[in-house]
Amino acid sequence: MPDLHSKPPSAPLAQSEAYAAAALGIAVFIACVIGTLSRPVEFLASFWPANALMLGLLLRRPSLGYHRGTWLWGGGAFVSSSLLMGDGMAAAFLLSLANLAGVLAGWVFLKRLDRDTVMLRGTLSALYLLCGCIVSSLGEALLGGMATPYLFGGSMVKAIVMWFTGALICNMLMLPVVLSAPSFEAIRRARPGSWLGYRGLLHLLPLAALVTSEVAAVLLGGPGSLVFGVPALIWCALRYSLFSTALLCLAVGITKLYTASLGLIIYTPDHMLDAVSLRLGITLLSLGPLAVASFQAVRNELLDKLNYAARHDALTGVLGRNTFLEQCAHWLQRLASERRPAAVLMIDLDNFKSVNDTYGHAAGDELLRGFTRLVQQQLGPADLLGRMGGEEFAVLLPNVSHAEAREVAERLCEATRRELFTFSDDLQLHITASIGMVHQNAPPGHERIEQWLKEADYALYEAKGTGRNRVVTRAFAAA
Ligand SMILES: Nc1nc2c(ncn2[C@@H]2O[C@H](COP(=O)(O)OP(=O)(O)OP(=O)(O)O)[C@@H](O)[C@H]2O)c(=O)[nH]1
Repeated sequence: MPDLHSKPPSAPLAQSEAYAAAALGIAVFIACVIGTLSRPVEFLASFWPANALMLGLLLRRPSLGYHRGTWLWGGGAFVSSSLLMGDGMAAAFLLSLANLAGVLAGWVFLKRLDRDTVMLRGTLSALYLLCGCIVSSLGEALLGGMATPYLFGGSMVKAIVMWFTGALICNMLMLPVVLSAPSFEAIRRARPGSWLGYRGLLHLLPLAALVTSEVAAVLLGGPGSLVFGVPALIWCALRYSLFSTALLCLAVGITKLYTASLGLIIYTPDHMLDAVSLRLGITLLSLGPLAVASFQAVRNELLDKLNYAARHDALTGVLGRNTFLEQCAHWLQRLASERRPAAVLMIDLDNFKSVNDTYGHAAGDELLRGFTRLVQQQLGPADLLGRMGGEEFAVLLPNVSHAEAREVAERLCEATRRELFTFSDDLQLHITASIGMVHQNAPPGHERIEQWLKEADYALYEAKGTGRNRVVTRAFAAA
């Protein structure tokens, strides 16, 4: 059993763990019912997603595995669904024990790996996943296989082999889906892309290729038909998300199991070796696309991070100079075409050098971060904030009148003056900022953002020269 002696969680945490354990139990119960309903049409068609679902949920939320309630809920779900579906007491108990043993074995093996690898965000994730599925399936097969002759008669070795391959294919097809499924938060934040037009059609091509290959596999049959879909699946892995690829692998695997059970391809369920071979074939077939998809996911994540780092200031997280200029240029063009007003502010902290000199560079950094947060709180969602270098920031306020822009600038100045910046070592200090502002009611659109900044810089220079801690506005002197 898992190590249940970890530090006890706090009360609200323990309650949320208890709810999560209950939710897991309900999900496993539903998966058990679905699994039982998929039982033989033919033996080969059976698909048991519950164990992989439970294992995946434990891996997604690592603390759950250390919660006693999780195993009670999971075990309860296995036993109750088994009884509900008409199994006897002994069968329900022994089969549930086998299921739990498989989940536990897979969990003990996979939880030791680093999180990225387990969550299919590592270059070797697919191989480790296969190893974890093998361990889990062995744990399940050894107990289940030993119980089978007692419950249903027949050879123990045959039962272990059939159980192992059945568990392996279910784990290998289901686990990636559970591990890569987007969280509720990610779904809420997702911006759906358009499926219309030429780009939408292009996006559908890998899926169309996959469907075509699978139809061809059913129509032509034969042993080679097992791999007809591989190129299309790899294409899907290159074009779609990891989750979509995992779903497609699951769909292809289930289709192949189902068509085999209907006898449309030559495997027959009466022959154990054919069934074992088919299951192993489908298991390994999904390995390639999953490896490609997780490699792609790692690459895309790295590219996103690189892209973010290139566009944002490392210290404060606001836009870097170049990106700010780029986005401002775009905005100003748009505002000019719509004959709408805009303002640019240049903000500079006063006597910032003395902060560095007196309290050290780290305190200066902390102050810059705190100041940035303060400015962000004062700005609206459409306003752009960028760090131009050192302790100098720029803001674009689109679609504001002169009075409104002046009000924002004054508010920033006031908020900075009032704020007591607090640092970790109980150091607190006040600071002020000077702001230069330039505004245009109807920007003509031909002037460059650099001109706006130059004008705002002149105003800032004047603010510094006339005592700091103030806003100076300046009329735009068109070139
Ligand atoms: N801690 C920290 N200091 C920085 C950073 N970038 C620039 N600086 C410092 O910011 C200071 C800017 O000094 P000055 O240009 O003299 O400006 P100031 O002291 O604010 O004086 P005024 O602008 O005239 O009010 C310099 O000491 C720089 O080393 C940074 O990222 N972190």
